[in-house]
Amino acid sequence: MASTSSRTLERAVRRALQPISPFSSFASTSASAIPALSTPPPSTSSSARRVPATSQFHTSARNCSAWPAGVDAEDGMHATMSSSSESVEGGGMVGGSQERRSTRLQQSAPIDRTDAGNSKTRQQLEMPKSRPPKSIPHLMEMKRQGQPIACLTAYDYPSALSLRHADIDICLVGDSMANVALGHSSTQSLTLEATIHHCQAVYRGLFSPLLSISPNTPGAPLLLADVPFGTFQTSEEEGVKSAVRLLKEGGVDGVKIEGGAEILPLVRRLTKFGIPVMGHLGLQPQRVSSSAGYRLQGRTADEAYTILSEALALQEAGAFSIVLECIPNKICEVVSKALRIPTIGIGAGPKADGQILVTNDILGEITSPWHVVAGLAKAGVGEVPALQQPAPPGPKFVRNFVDEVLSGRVQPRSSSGEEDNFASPGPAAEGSAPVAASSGPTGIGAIRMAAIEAYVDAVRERSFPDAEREGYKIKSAELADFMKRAGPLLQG
Ligand SMILES: Nc1nc(=O)c2c([nH]1)NC[C@@H]1CN(c3ccc(C(=O)N[C@@H](CCC(=O)O)C(=O)O)cc3)CN21
Ligand SMILES: CC(C)C(=O)C(=O)O
Repeated sequence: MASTSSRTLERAVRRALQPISPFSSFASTSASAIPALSTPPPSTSSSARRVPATSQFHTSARNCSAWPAGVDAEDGMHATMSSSSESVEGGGMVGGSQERRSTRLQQSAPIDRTDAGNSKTRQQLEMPKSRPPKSIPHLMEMKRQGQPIACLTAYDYPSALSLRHADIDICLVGDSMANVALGHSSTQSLTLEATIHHCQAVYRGLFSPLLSISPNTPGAPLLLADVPFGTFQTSEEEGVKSAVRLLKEGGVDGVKIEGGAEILPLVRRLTKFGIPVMGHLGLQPQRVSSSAGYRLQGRTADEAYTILSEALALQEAGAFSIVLECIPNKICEVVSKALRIPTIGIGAGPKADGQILVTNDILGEITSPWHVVAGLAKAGVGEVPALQQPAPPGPKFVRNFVDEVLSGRVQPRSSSGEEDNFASPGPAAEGSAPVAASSGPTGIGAIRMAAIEAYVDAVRERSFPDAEREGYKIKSAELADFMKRAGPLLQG
């Protein structure tokens, strides 16, 4: 914990960040592989990224090796790229899937027309292939191979960049954004417009053209968004319209929808039209008003049976994955084994096929006024009457990965040399290269990147979550009753 003097804290930060060069994994081993930037990386330690063993399972349609020219202006890059018109059908956002991205590229931004007839374009000759984006078949294969799927939320550009850097598998523009980014007390307040607006910011981070500069940039995650409360309940048509807007205007690959039996017709309809749907069972924050607060779900045999049967029904309806929130470890384990599609757990124990947390939570961000009040009380600033009772603790399934990094409990992912990355870069000398490939973030940015990497690594090596401390139990009598009733469902 960071309850140390600022001097000790600074030393801890230095120690934790010393070996990290957040961009070192982007810098290729040979400077010539970075086409546009003139300054070679100072450290040429072979820090080639671990390629997930399943990376061959991407669908070729999503394997966009083309330089996504003109998608967005990015610093000095734009001039060297083409000037593309941003005209896109459906409201001005760039297309969603890699397929659409590359189609759009061909339509609107040929880099050099004189190459048009050549078998090898300038792109193919000079540009490195970027790593393939994560696809649904890729995630299915991860489940089959028992490789945990690492997921996080993002609501803005800097977090999206950090997630891409950490090689996250799924990036969710979750409606928890209502709480942690917009200050609402419930996710019910979130609008479709706000969700789209934030999806666009996240998209610009995940798919920034400059990221293609290195062949070592991790493949882009699957980008999903929650369909907000109130934008799919009134009719199937409205649900389809909302999902289509998230894809066309928000640029997402698919949608997540909270709910069980009542959403099956919508899930069937969307998946039939090729819109990927992730389900969400267990604790459903959009229903918080009718479920007496944020509480553990599936703690009785009855409740657990409903979760299992709804999970199977969602799979049958075409869902490609299901989030299981705040349910006992054992129930998550049974459901995960019963499904072909991957389960993504949050407060559901270590046996889910993947894990997700709210990024702000793993960074220890201030996400509640309680954090301010508690901070004042701790600092001994006058009377703080509200704190006669302690601030409500956060959910037990959250782990603060900034604490993990700063305490030295986890090791930074990449060691790249002796530079002290905590030192801020001095003012650029006149005439020096505008962007040095070596200048990674410092301060909060570096800590954020290190913490997100630590989370991804912990999920991949199964050191997160801890079954005991970060999971929930079910009474053995309820479990036995559940298993008896679940028997017939588990046969098929
Ligand atoms: N910052 C943040 N993180 C989240 O995970 C999150 C949000 N916001 N907003 C929307 C929902 C609400 N969530 C929550 C919030 C609190 C608990 C919680 O305090 N759970 C108790 C369980 C108590 C019980 O029933 O036994 C816990 O001790 O973990 C769980 C999920 C998850 N989602
Ligand atoms: C945490 C995930 C599962 C979520 O639903 C959200 O961010 O809203």
